[in-house]
Amino acid sequence: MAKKPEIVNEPTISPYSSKKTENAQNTSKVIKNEVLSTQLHGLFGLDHYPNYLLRWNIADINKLENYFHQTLALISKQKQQLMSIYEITNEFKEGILHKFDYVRNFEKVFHPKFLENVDIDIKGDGKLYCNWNFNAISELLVEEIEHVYSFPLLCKEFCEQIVYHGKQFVTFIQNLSEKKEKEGEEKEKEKKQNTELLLSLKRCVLDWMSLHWLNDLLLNEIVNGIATKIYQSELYYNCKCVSTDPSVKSQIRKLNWRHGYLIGYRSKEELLKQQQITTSSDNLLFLRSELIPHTDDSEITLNICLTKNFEGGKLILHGLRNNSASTEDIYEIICQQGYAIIHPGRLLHQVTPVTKGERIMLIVWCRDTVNLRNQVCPCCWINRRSDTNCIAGDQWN
Ligand SMILES: O=C(O)CCC(=O)C(=O)O
Ligand SMILES: [Fe+2]
Repeated sequence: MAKKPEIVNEPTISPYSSKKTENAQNTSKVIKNEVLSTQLHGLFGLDHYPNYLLRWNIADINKLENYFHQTLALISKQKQQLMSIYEITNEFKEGILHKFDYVRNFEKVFHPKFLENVDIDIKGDGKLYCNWNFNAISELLVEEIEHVYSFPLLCKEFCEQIVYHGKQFVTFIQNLSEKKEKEGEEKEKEKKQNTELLLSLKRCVLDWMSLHWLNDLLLNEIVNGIATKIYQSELYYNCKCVSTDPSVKSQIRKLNWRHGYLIGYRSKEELLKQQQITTSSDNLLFLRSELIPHTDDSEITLNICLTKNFEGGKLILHGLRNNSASTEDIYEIICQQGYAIIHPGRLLHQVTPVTKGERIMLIVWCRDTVNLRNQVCPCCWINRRSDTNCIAGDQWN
């Protein structure tokens, strides 16, 4: 006898609600995936086919509309938070690098070995360009393991200036958060909430510290200079959904999105002491002693070590995700002040516990939202898949 189909009631929990019971969490995960997949399919269909939604039924269109309303509300909320963060951080004037004229003073930025090997041009447009010719790449870059290179980048004095600037920044934020909000003043309350949000992020974002210029310099002249020469295969990404059209492949790809920040480490013992004594106001730069294995939200990551004389805090590399042959391998890098490591974001990596001293790194995640992510279907990108089972087919059709 045929089995009666089970009737499953549709759960009604909002995917974005933060108040979920434990039992609701799994269900909510399923719904969240459904929200995402419905939105992706909706967007894709609307973009590709005329009158696409005429194929849907009204209930599903209502669902799609509702999901986008929720997402739009989330976008607006986070944009508002970011704007308030800028309002707060624009008042930060104590740092020393806001208006640094790096074009005229580039010798004070780069490592002497970098300057020996990379020609720097200041063109008629007043901008600085690094010439990554064959000699520069082969003389400067050391291949640590496949896909990972190290090289001297910033001089010692400049590293120290960035650290000083970062410490001034967190002190500024900390002082703000300690200021008592004036009773009943909505604006003050909001400012206080956003200062707390800033503190909870555990990262000092370069743009918020008025170091946009450094973020841009590192993306345009360092990461792109190197990536276009040595990461061609990484930028096409080994996914069956990437176009096989040779004219697409021959385009030179440039990464166009960057997220640069400082991340600081101290030993567990120091962190404990830090919690008890609140007088040292640069504490906020040091909120961790290690970092668990992860991959980055980036195509290519640049990681520059700004401090010296710390112990522990080795960068451990496990190999590329989706490459079963290499995930077991472990390679250790001892980070040196002024030296950068460049690696694909999908390389699994972690940081071992710092046991002594201060370890502060400048990290830049770089992405390509124009070329690569335009070629990879969202489901493959999000799931980092490289197999042939993509529901969108071999090509993102
Ligand atoms: O601190 C480091 O060396 C690595 C930091 C890192 O992997 C990250 O911020 O994504
Ligand atoms: Fe990372």
